[in-house]
Amino acid sequence: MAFYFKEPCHTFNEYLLVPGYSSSECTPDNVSLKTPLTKFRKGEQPDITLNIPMTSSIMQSVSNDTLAVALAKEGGLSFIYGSQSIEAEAAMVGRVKAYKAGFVPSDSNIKPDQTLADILELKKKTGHSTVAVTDDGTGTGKLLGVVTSRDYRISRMPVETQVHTFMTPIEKVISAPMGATLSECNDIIWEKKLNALPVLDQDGRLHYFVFRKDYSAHKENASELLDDKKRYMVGAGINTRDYKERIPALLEAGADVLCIDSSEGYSDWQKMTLSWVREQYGDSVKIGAGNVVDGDGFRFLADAGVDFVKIGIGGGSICITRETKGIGRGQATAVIEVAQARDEYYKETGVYVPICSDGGIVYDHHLTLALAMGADFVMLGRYFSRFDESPTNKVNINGQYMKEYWGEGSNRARNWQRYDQGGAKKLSFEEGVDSYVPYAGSLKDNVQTTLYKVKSTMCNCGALTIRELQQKAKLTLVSSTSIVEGGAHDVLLKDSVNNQSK
Ligand SMILES: NC(=O)C1=CN([C@@H]2O[C@H](COP(=O)(O)OP(=O)(O)OC[C@H]3O[C@@H](n4cnc5c(N)ncnc54)[C@H](O)[C@@H]3O)[C@@H](O)[C@H]2O)C=CC1
Ligand SMILES: O=c1[nH]c(=O)c2[nH+]cn([C@@H]3O[C@H](COP(=O)(O)O)[C@@H](O)[C@H]3O)c2[nH]1
Ligand SMILES: [K+]
Repeated sequence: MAFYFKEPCHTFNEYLLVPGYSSSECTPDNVSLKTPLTKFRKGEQPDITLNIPMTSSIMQSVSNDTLAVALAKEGGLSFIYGSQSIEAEAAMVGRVKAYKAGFVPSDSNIKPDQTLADILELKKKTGHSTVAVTDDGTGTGKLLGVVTSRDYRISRMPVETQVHTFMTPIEKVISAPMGATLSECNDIIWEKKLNALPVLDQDGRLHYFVFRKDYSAHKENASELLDDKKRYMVGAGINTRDYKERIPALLEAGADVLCIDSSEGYSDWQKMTLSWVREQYGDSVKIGAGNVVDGDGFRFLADAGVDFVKIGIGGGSICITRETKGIGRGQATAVIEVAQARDEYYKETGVYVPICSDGGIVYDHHLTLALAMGADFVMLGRYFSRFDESPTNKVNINGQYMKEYWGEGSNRARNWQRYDQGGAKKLSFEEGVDSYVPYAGSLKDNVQTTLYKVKSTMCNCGALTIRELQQKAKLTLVSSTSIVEGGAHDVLLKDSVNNQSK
């Protein structure tokens, strides 16, 4: 006979935290959100600790190098998406590791025999007014000159005018050599009253620009997630097929941690992949796996040598796995049960294997609930897809700005294999949708607001650390009528009244 779970499963929305005693020391400023990413033995420290409990989803529409840098600056970690060629993924990882705050690779570049019309076109495309003139028209070619809006007057010059006739030629361009520090570059910028300073190697090839306006934005952030060489940390998604080729390339590019990306982690494929990693690299390579939704799945992966376990099937905003395949479990119940299994495993073996709640975080307080239920950190897709730094297009729909967001199980995401080396796999049915999400501005502002809310709720529960929250939290299921009570009710919202009268 089939096994039946005794209780129905629940989602985050069905739970509330009941406040505990808060001492006067319990203020948001005193809260630490540091949390383990990788497994550790009792009494030891994990090799990787996150400064905030947030990671970004292994998805094309979420985690590229730009988002990874922005999130590492705040203390979290991105997992670069694996649904692209090995070379392309390794290149993204490489760009995060090579990133130097304040040193910007040039994205507006042109050849000297191109025209003013091309400059105007480029400016429209990139929105940037500093254009590098290089021998090959790329951002890494030999620098021949620079064009800014001070170099041309549209009203006085025919658009056919060639760039080399009006650019500031290299002889007159002030530059810095490779190896100059950000503060040295800023000194030159101030002394010579420049807006942009190109950084060149010995052969005169362009590597970066340093811009005057960026200076204040690049002051150090205390919670940045850095490796021992002060580079931003980054993770990378892998699959259970081409791992023998993909993993070496990702490690070579500098990936700090890997994660097997799949809807279902309780499988021989994942065990084989984990065993291969341990045989090849011992414990020096850090690797997470998933996804699971019960204690059995957790134990299977823990025994197979995983560094962390990811939880969640079908709860994501773009997921339709529960509808198409009928598998999954309410995310809150899944987290609670896996957390119990994690604690039992720790008691038995003395090894603490961190767990990640992946998908289904809709409101900021869901993050706090996930942590209170035992998650060590969370993974978010929709949340990050709304920001400037996500890789997708920002579009205007009926006067409102939106960003695109699509699932890894959607046709749109899986199409890459047709054009790449991933092997032509025909998609028999979709497990994800292609969607829009409301544009929400910069990652930094949003993450800081979210975490301030998390910290103040932790204070309500009398917890100054995530571990303390997990131990002290008092959680209650709510009835459907008390969910109604929790929203604004029995009042007419001014916004809706005003909109109706328009
Ligand atoms: N968290 C969630 O609820 C869900 C997530 N997704 C996302 O969609 C993407 C694709 O997920 P999946 O379809 O689960 O990918 P997957 O690659 O893990 O599995 C696809 C199929 O290939 C099989 N397979 C795996 N390794 C194999 C090997 N070495 N040889 C032969 N067969 C093998 C699996 O058993 C499965 O039937 C991922 O990014 C995943 O995160 C998709 C659905 C649900
Ligand atoms: O059923 C699915 N079909 C898909 O196409 C798909 N793509 C991503 N994911 C999973 O959803 C998580 C992101 O969820 P949120 O947008 O709710 O943060 C991600 O982190 C994944 O775990 C998918 N699940
Ligand atoms: K869903």
